[in-house]
Amino acid sequence: MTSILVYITYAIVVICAGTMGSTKVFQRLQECLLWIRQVVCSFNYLFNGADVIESGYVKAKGKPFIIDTPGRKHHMISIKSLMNELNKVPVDVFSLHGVAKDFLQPKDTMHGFEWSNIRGVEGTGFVRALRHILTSKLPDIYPTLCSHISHELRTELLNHETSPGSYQISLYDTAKSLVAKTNCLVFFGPRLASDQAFLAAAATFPHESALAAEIIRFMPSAFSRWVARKATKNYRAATSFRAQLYDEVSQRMAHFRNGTSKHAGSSCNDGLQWLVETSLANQEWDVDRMVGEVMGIWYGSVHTLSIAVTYALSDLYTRPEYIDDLRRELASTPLATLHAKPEDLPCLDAFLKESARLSAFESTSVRRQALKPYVFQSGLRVDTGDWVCVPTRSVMRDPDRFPEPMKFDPYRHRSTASADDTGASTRQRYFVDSNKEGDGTLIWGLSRISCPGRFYAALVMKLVVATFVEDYECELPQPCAKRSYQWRSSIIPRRNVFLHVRDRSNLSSTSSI
Ligand code: HEM
Repeated sequence: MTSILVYITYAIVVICAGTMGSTKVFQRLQECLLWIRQVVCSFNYLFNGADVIESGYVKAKGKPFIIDTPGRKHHMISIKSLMNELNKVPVDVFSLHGVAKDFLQPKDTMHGFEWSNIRGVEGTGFVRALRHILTSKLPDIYPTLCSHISHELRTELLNHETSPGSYQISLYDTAKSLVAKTNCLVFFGPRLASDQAFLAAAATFPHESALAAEIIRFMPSAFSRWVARKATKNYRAATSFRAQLYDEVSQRMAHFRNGTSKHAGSSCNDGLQWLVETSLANQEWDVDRMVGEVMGIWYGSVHTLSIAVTYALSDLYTRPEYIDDLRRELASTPLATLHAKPEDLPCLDAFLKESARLSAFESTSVRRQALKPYVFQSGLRVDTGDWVCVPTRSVMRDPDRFPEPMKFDPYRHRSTASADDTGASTRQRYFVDSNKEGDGTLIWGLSRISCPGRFYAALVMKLVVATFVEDYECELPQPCAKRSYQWRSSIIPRRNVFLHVRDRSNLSSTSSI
């Protein structure tokens, strides 16, 4: 509609200018209208980004296309050759950190913390440590994680009891709280996880920072910082979270350097401690740097995982036909007997993978900011400051890649009993599988930069969904109601999507909600 209006005005101006016979006026007006069109498109992107990208993808038929966003161009690429080239371009040309800095505005939201634009100089060691920790330590923490999630979910429900054994919860708020508490225990240990002031600051920090970063990106710089401060009460959550983290990290680093960390007791057997030990063994970081890196990871891990859990539960209760299969699987393989392996609970694994494919909450991934101009072999030119992105959500809904893409079918990821073309039997594509070549799903990114937290994220999602399925009977009162809204390229859950929950132990085998 807005584009049509712009084109009509454009036509009128062309006619008027033609009648006046003035080429200069005509050129000025033409430039002005092109600028207005760009501004209108950019604003349209803010509120309908996912739809704008989807329609661009469909029109482009595999070719690169441009999305105008406020302040910068996004070049969308989706064919394998371009994705593979993007993946191989040196890190001083395309930057993941440039994108992260734009999203998070760490200079303001994280007390002046600055990542280097060029990822991989020293940060890679930290990511490698994180990947190692969030994979190899999972079997050790699995029993704790299992009982913690069950206990915290119970507490959350009891806070929203409507009658004995019945509860009504906001899906998104519950997921946020559950994920923040779980991540807090795993990252910072039981002492800090039970400190209510720390937990409250840690849980609020990601949302507070996201709000402030949006204000800073969106409003004119003359007063954006002032508004961001007002909106976040002078970055109250970030300041408190950072101060407590700073003390904790200082102590742990000092213990590590003095060789006394092993005497600090069981409270130090957590993600922060493992990161301090593995990272400091390889590089000399000061406390500020360590705290900044941990805050950055905390932000990403809480935000993404809360949304993924919300959509997994909402997919489950809009498609209750899968619940019997999941219950059968859990009855034959109780959670307590598992060891946090990717192949655990294959039915649930396939369900989560399908949920992540069809309910992807980010329309783009593999986002890189150009630190200098670059021309792809195909001739695609990207200027400094522009972004290159893969329109992941559209790619994962493309009929050429996924037959009947809009059909929610977890079994498309399951192993087939028959042999494939080569005669070898095909194995299930697990939820945590990374994508090396640009085929299949792009849930965790692509090749060189695949999410290091995916084993942990997938495990938490399995445990949350399994706990709901095993212990509760649930109903989404309005399964067809709108469950999300768009902001830029994200699809964010609405807080007013509620789930009715009842204890299974209170229900007779024949009763229903
Ligand atoms: C369902 C939840 C999650 C999803 C869908 C997800 C997805 C992704 C994707 C797509 C990327 C690649 C970004 C790109 O190339 O542009 C990524 C990177 C990353 N993720 Fe996740 N993630 C999730 C949870 C987590 C968690 C829980 C953690 C930490 C505990 C984490 C830590 C990271 C880090 C540190 C990177 C950057 C890796 C690097 O620099 O090489 N993520 N994630």
